Amino acid sequence: MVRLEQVSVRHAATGRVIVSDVGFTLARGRCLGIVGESGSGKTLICRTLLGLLPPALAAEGQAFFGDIDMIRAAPETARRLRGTGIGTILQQPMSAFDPLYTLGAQFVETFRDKLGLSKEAARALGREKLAQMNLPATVMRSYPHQLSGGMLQRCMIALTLALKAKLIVADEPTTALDAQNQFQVLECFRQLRERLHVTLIIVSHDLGAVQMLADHILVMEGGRCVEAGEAKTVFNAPQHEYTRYLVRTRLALTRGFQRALGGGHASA
Ligand SMILES: Nc1ncnc2c1ncn2[C@@H]1O[C@H](COP(=O)(O)OP(=O)(O)OP(=O)(O)O)[C@@H](O)[C@H]1O
Repeated sequence: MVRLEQVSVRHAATGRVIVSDVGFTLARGRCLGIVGESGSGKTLICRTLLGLLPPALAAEGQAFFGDIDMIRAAPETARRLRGTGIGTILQQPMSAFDPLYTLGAQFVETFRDKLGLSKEAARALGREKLAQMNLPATVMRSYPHQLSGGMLQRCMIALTLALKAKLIVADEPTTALDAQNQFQVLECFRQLRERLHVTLIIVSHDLGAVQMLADHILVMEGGRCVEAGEAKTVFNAPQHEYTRYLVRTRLALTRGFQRALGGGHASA
């Protein structure tokens, strides 16, 4: 479903290479976790695939979603695919919705526009998708500020599902959330994968989140992919020093967390 080949991103004016020679393939229903330090190029890889690079940057190589190379796709084609084929979940759920309108009004408007549904059918679809995300129908009457960040993230996921996204690109979807909301959002992603076989790319610096979902891992450092492979292999036998560091820190964090909870045995 997704195939990136030798993708590089340059600063158009200076020619400076920011992301260098990244490639991966992702089959339908699988999940890729992209991890790495801040500024390592994780977001730019996603933006290349979404056809959404900032104007100052230019991509080379190939970034296929199905048979469409998003690097060369016409802006209208890329926009259409972002509306339906590819869903995006961003770090700040509040910014995804208009604070002046209820979630229901925004769902209905989007479904009428993108799916050509009547008002009633759009409402019914909204309620159905919210229920799939374990959210009550009353959310339709709520304004964004009345919901927690985790609930808003789940609303975003509900929206992308209703638009029949085949691929969901989630960039740090849990970073801005507290622990309980983080867990609920990750659980929703997990259920999506199991029940609906949605293909997922999750970007995170939280190895725990990635470990819960990903089949494959891509480790980025300084704009380069330093390690890639099956999640189990990367976690259990990391080859690159930077990946070892990430895994060690993750283990230390988990142990600290369990000690804080008064738990006995630590495991990652
Ligand atoms: N519009 C832009 N113009 C110039 N450089 C940019 C632009 N956008 C991003 N960059 C640079 O590209 C590099 C990679 O950025 P990117 O946002 O992909 O990192 P990231 O790994 O997603 O980081 P984070 O985890 O902090 O989101 C950074 O050094 C950043 O400064």
